[in-house]
Amino acid sequence: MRPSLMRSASQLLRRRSYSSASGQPERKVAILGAAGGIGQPLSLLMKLNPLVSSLSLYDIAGTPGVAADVSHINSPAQVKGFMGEDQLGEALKGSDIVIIPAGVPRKPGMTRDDLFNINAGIVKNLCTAIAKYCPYALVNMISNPVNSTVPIAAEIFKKARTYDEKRLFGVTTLDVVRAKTFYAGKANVPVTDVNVPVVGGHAGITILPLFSQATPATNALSDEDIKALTKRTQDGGTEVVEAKAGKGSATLSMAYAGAVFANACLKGLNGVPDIIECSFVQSTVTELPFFASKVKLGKNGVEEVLGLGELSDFEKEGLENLKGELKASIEKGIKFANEN
Ligand SMILES: NC(=O)c1ccc[n+]([C@@H]2O[C@H](COP(=O)([O-])OP(=O)(O)OC[C@H]3O[C@@H](n4cnc5c(N)ncnc54)[C@H](O)[C@@H]3O)[C@@H](O)[C@H]2O)c1
Ligand SMILES: O=C(O)C[C@H](O)C(=O)O
Repeated sequence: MRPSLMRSASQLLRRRSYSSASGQPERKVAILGAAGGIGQPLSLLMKLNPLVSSLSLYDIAGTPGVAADVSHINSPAQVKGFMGEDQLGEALKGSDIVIIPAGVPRKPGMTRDDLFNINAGIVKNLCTAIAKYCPYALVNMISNPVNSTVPIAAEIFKKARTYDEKRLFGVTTLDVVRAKTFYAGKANVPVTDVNVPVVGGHAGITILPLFSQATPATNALSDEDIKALTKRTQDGGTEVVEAKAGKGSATLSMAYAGAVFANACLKGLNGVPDIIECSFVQSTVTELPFFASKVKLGKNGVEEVLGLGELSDFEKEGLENLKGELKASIEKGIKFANEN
């Protein structure tokens, strides 16, 4: 055989053996709010994920354009756009993972809780549809206030008798992404090597980065440095809201963080061992019913909610200080779901 033919035959074989060896299960991912500031770049990143075979893009407006655009990318995921409530069921059917970045973002001067009145209703309706059309999907909740929208989702699923605490996640990955970036900059270590757990919730002081457990460890940081890093991580969302000056909140870094978390869920579903990410989940780590901590992901979603490990005195104080606000936000979500 001519060398060029031999080369192309072996390339073909390699490609074939790669695709059959990959043997990944078919996975459908739905994004609700796919035409928004987070939704669009997140759709792009999920289209690039080789673990996704079907990508369902849903929004109340704008999805035909986003879906047509993303669908031209030469990656395996098949893309479909769905627009308006009468197409929501079709968008959701058969989904393994539903990612929810639907709802309004903050403007300068607002807290995440100021979004509650609009976003609580949106999340409630979307979760009612999830319970009906894809009750076994893992739900990745991005819509704010996460400290309340996750409890709302849990109550809606309980009412529909589909609730399984292993399948509901508040996405707090952006807090981890920020903590890693800020720590690497201050400790002068390569950012790609850094890990920092972030626990608690996803708003202001409820965001508690555990820099005492950061790796690679360093003794180059003073107590003042740790305090400043903690505050910057807690205020990371506000930093972006102010810089965007009325044009919304974090979208690109959030899309990245959402894609990281969804990829971890996909790997867990596919049986890849030792997948650990921080997430806001039903929890017994503290006395609060929901709490963000390290979570081991598996074939059914949450495999194990991991404990907090050893905390510094500063972190212990932060933990006690966050409980009141987090408890109130959780209770607000539960009350809304049961009264509306
Ligand atoms: N968890 C986090 O770390 C994190 C980070 C950033 C932003 N957020 C939150 O994510 C949400 C979205 O932010 P954004 O910047 O993408 O906002 P955006 O306004 O740019 O996009 C939101 C999208 O949701 C859509 N939408 C509204 N109602 C809907 C419904 N009923 N069904 C489906 N889609 C609907 C809108 O049409 C829009 O396309 C906000 O609540 C924001 O606070 C969370
Ligand atoms: O800050 C916001 O309102 C959006 C998001 O929760 C973030 O942390 O960037």
